[in-house]
Amino acid sequence: MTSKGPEEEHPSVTLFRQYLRIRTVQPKPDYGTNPTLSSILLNSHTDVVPVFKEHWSHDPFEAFKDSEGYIYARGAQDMKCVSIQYLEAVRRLKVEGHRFPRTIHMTFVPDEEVGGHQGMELFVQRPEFHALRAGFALDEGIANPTDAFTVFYSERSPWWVRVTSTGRPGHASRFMEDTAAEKLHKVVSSILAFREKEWQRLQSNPHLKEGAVTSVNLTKLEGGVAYNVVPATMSASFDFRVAPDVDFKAFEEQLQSWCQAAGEGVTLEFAQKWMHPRVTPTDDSNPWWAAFSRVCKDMNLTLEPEIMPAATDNRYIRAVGVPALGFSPMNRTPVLLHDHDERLHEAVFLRGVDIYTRLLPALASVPALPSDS
Ligand SMILES: CSCC[C@H](NC=O)C(=O)O
Ligand SMILES: [Zn+2]
Ligand SMILES: [Zn+2]
Repeated sequence: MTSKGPEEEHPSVTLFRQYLRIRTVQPKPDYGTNPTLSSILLNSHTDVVPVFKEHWSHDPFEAFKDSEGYIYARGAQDMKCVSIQYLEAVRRLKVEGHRFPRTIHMTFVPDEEVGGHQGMELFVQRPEFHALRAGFALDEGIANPTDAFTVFYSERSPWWVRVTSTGRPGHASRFMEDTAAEKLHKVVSSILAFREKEWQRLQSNPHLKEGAVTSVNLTKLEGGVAYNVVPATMSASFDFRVAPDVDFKAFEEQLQSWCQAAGEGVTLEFAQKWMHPRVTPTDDSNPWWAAFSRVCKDMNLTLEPEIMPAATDNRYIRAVGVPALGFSPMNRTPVLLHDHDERLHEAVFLRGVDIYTRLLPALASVPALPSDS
């Protein structure tokens, strides 16, 4: 069987031959040009949140592109765009024959949208993760409707709290005292008053961004069996997002004291309680930041550094000591993650590939650091 000329070669065969040319020979496999240096980790999650199909203009899993160039799909912003941008940037750099001192790893992980407990939370504890020797990581950010790009250097900590109130049951025609409902109402009022205070603090200070204050929402109310039976138990569930500068011990004591102040038999339990907030420095003391921000400056990109209001896998990466930024290069894009009609313009997507194509060489060429040895 004769082989075809290179111009006719099947792309899979070309890819196979490129891979064979990389000298990954043990005991010193050539993963990067200087494997003694720590690596760059490009992380993305592969799962997406559910859809309410009836609220979408197009099938959310068809990736319909309209006449203007907007691509509609669940995951268009969060965060399948970024996964492909990483791959395309790395592909471009490989095709152009670039080599860098630091190895670039890409991880595509499951379960971020449900907390990463079966995904990144476990992975960072595995020997396979430590073998990557990550010195710096990139993970997801959020779109920015203006000309600027948001970059996240920390995250709020999710605390999911269920308050359970117990009290006297009885006939609902009577003026019962010490009921579960009235004590639960007191706790709900205390927590919603705190919410209002944080909201006002955010509103009144233009320098504060959403991630810098603590948010809370009442997300579930449970209890009761019949209109005319006063229940012995009722509960309320809250999704707190605690700002990284909060004194966690004092905050937990505050929650406990709101429960105690409501009366006897009011307790709280945590369904989720992240206790390891980390801040990746955004000044030139951090060489990774210096490289990242330098490229953005050279490309005339305006950066808005912020604290991520939600929780991403970056919290696990930072917690094991790897500095990390949350960055999804989407400017001039409405924030539609988890929303109906999530979409991304193809030009923004392609510009993102250009941005990573500039960022990765800079990050993978950061000179040896004390932490590398
Ligand atoms: C707190 S675990 C759930 C993680 C989820 N992450 C993305 O939306 C979030 O609600 O922030
Ligand atoms: Zn995401
Ligand atoms: Zn998400």
